[in-house]
Formats: sequence, structure tokens, C-alpha cells
Amino acid sequence: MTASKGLEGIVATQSAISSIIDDTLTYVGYGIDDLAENASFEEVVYLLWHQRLPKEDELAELKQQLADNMSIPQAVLDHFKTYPIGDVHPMAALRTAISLLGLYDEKAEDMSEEANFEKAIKLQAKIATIVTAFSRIRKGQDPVAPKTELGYAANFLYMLNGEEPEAIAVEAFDKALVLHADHELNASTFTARVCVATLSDMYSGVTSAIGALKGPLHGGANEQVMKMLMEIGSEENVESYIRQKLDNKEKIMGFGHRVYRNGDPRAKHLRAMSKKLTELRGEEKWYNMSEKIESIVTGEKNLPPNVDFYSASVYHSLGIDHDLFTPIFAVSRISGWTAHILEQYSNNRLIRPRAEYIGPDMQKYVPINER
Ligand SMILES: CC(=O)SCCNC(=O)CCNC(=O)[C@H](O)C(C)(C)COP(=O)(O)OP(=O)(O)OC[C@H]1O[C@@H](n2cnc3c(N)ncnc32)[C@H](O)[C@@H]1OP(=O)(O)O
Ligand SMILES: O=C([O-])CC(=O)C(=O)O
Repeated sequence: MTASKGLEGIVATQSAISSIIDDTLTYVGYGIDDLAENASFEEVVYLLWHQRLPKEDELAELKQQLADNMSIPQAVLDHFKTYPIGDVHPMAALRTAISLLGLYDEKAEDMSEEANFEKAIKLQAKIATIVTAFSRIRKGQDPVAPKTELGYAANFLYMLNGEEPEAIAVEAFDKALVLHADHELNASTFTARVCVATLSDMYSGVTSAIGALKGPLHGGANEQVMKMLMEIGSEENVESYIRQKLDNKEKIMGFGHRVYRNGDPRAKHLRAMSKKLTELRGEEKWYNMSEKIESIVTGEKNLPPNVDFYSASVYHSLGIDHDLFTPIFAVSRISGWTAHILEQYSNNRLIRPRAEYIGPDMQKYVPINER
């Protein structure tokens, strides 16, 4: 038995949800460019869950279900005020809150298909409230209740800021949600599938996935990209900062990918949004710096940017706190996680690979006083 480090190149499951073939990303056979230009996030959620696009009445019903399920138990809101340490990372708070939410769902352990679909809707609806409420509570502000007439993206920004967002912000945020919704067997989705393949419940699967997304080699990279941009501070510092990092063999956050070799097809959409939004806000420097970083890293290492690189300046331009970038990734990706969990349940087998043993040969036990 020979291990593939990081399971590179291993095909671990079959899935009909999304595919990456020859650097082309599709959700259920629809190209990501097509979806980014034309579909709303709610349509994509429906597509991932049902493997077909919704008809008008089906989309209206899903929007209604999401709006109806956005409220969260008071106990979940209250628990945000109980943390013993000050700067709790919102991904840690989110991971805990989703787990806690499971305790307030009387159908949490109901493994029927109907109950699992209901849980997917509840989770997709409530995650927006959890992230925005946590953000407000930690600033000493009251949570804002959703407006049922607003779409998912608009409601998120409304609950975050307490005022209705501009159309351009809603359009950009909705597109970002579409672009992040699913991505084949990425680390967090794989984590979710491994968890529920033991026939554990959906709350456990999503809680595990949030833990995996949090890391800086995965979803956590978008926050690290913004941290790097802030550290660099200005266009003239880009060259020396990046070259020094590369000389020291340090990784540049937001670059590289396990599967894409010729570039992440989502990055160009985020790059265009970053250009537009930073110009609109009169803060072009974030885009200009990003573009300069891209040209150096691509030129020196032949490493193209991934989805996390330009999403940083997009979210920054939308006025979003930097440590909320990864929770926002989760707000979108929960649609993919729940779709994969439903797919895993529908054709389940325990996921249990092997390890190549590299420890010592068989040894004889030595009594403690003889060691
Ligand atoms: C949503 C997402 O999860 S997208 C990914 C988000 N993560 C990041 O942006 C973090 C930065 N990127 C990385 O760490 C990696 O490219 C990963 C984790 C995305 C992919 O990792 P792997 O497929 O394991 O590639 P691995 O880390 O082995 O890199 C291969 C080579 O490219 C180099 N490399 C990869 N990414 C980078 C980077 N961002 N900056 C500099 N060098 C890099 C590695 O140092 C390695 O070089 P070597 O062969 O000389 O040792
Ligand atoms: O697929 C991956 O390995 C990481 C990624 O880009 C994503 O999860 O969107």
C-alpha cells in the first residue's frame, strides 16, 4: 500500500452535483460562467439540492421557505454574549452556533429524506442570521430581523448593516455566493461526507465542514489575502513584499490550487467585480495592488489566483469586516455541503480509507521499570 500525500489524484466518490474537468467548473452540468452571469443564488441552491433548475413557482417557494426559516432560537443569540475571551473568531462562533442550533431542532436526529431536506433549508436560512447577528452582537448592536420581501443576498447585507443595501452591492454579493456554492470534493465537502457517511446527522456534518473550511489553506485564505493587502499597504510596496516572501519560500495566500493547473475559472469574475467595486468606492489601490501581486506570482511561480484572492478586495469594498470573509464563504458553501450530505445519504457507504504504515516493525512490550 502506497499513500498519495493529501489524497492527491484519488477519486473518492461519485457525485452528480458539480464537476471540474479540464479546468472547467460546472454545477449539475451548467458552466460556472453561465451561472455567474445569469443565475441567482437561490436558483443555484435549488439546482444543487434537486439537480435541476427550478421553475418559477418552485423558486418562489424556496425563497419563501428561506425567508420563513431565518429566525434563530434566542438561546443561540444569547450564547454569543457568553464567551469568556474577547476576540472569538467568527468561524469558531459559527461552528459552535451551528452545533448548538442542532439542539433546538426536534428533527435533528430524524433521518428521513423529508426531514433532511427540511434541515438543509433551515441551515441555509439560519446561517445568514447567525453570521450577521454574531457580527452585530460583538459590536454591542442588536441583531436585525430579516425582511421577508428581500432576496437572500440582500437580506444578508441588510441584517449585517441594518440598512437596505444598494443594488450594486446586492448584485456583487449574490454573484459571489453563486461562485462559492459548490466545488466538487474540496476539503470541507469531503469532511462533511466523511462525517455523515457514518450516518451521523446533518448538523454534525455541517459543523465538521465549517471546521475544515476555517483553515487558511482552504476557505480561511480569503481573510489572509486581505491581511496581506493591508500589510503591504500601497502599490509601491508590492514588489519587494512579494519577492521577499517568494525568496523565503513562503506561500502567497490566494494562489495555487490542488485541482486547477491553468487557473481557477471563478477568479476572473471576482477580479472584474473587484475592479468595478474598488473604482466605485474610490479605493482602486486594493485592485491595483492585487493585480500587481497576480502578475508577479504568476510570472515567477506560474501560480494563478484562486477564488479566495479577488474575493478579499470584493468583500472589503462592500464594507465587510475582514474576519467575516470566511463565514461568508460558509454562508454560500453550506448549499453545496447540504447537497453533498443529501447525496451521501441517498447512496451511503462508510468512508474508511487505509493508511500506509511507516512506524517501527513489530516490537515486544517492555515493562515500565525496564525502559
Ligand atoms: C477555496 C480554496 O480552498 S482555494 C485554496 C485556498 N488556499 C490558499 O490560497 C493558500 C495558498 N495556497 C496553497 O497553500 C496551495 O496552493 C493549496 C493548499 C491551495 C494547494 O496545495 P497543494 O496542491 O498541496 O500544492 P502544494 O502546497 O504541494 O504546492 C506545490 C508547489 O507549489 C508551491 N505553491 C503552492 N501554492 C503556493 C502559494 N500560494 N504560494 C507560493 N508557492 C505555492 C508549493 O510551495 C510547492 O512548491 P515546491 O514543489 O517547490 O515545494
Ligand atoms: O476545491 C478545492 O480544493 C478548494 C476550492 O477551490 C473550493 O473549495 O472552492
